[in-house]
Amino acid sequence: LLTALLFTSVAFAASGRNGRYQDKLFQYSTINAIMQGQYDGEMTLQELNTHGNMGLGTLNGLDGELIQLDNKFYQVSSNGQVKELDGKMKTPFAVTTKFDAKKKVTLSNVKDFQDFSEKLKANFDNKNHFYAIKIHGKIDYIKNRSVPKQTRPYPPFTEVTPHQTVFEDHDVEGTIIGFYTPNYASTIQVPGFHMHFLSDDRTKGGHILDVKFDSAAVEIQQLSEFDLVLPDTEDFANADLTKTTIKDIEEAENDK
Ligand SMILES: C[C@@H](O)[C@](C)(O)C(=O)O
Ligand SMILES: [Zn+2]
Repeated sequence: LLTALLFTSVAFAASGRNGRYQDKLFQYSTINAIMQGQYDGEMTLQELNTHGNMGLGTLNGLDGELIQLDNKFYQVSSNGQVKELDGKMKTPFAVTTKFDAKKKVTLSNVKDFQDFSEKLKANFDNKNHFYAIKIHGKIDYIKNRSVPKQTRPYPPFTEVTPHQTVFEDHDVEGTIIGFYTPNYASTIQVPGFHMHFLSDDRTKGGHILDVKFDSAAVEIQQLSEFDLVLPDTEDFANADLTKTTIKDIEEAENDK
């Protein structure tokens, strides 16, 4: 049965330089839908790949953490296993962009996630736009999490994160992929930074809870166009997405 996917494209387009749209953020579903247990989507990874080459999210059933790097998809399961994925798999929530950094800066003496966020934001030219960031290098300390696959009836995300698995690694070479969301869009995406990690040897990764490094080159892309595609599922249609609070999102997405 061909599942028609209703593309409700809402383009928050702000004109960029010379009035042209700058680079585009593509997102499938919303973080408040994840918070409300909307863990099954219709978007395949191969479809997602047509909208960007670098991104993050999860898989249907909330089956671990998803990282998209150079048009390839990787899953970090809650048991720590990392594997490359088939494009036919589906996601209930993901963001991606055709990464094309316009700015490169070096960040030094990053003490923790908060310090990392502040140092990154100090390099943003427009605090009300969205951003994609990418860092490749040796990370002195990184704390990631992954979440266990859920079975129906799905619990809300706040009941999942107490069962997340946390991984701590030191001196690991890899890539940090992150997206910045201004607070005004807090129920659409995680307010502030939402970042995932994948090691070069493809054995470690996840949703970043904490990070520390001496010095690393950060590539920054300002995103002033946002294409949001909403699921056309009965569950999504009937979900009460207003129950999500910013406090719940911040608790579920940040270090405890
Ligand atoms: C699987 C989740 O941990 C997700 C989507 O990465 C997030 O909400 O951060
Ligand atoms: Zn995440």
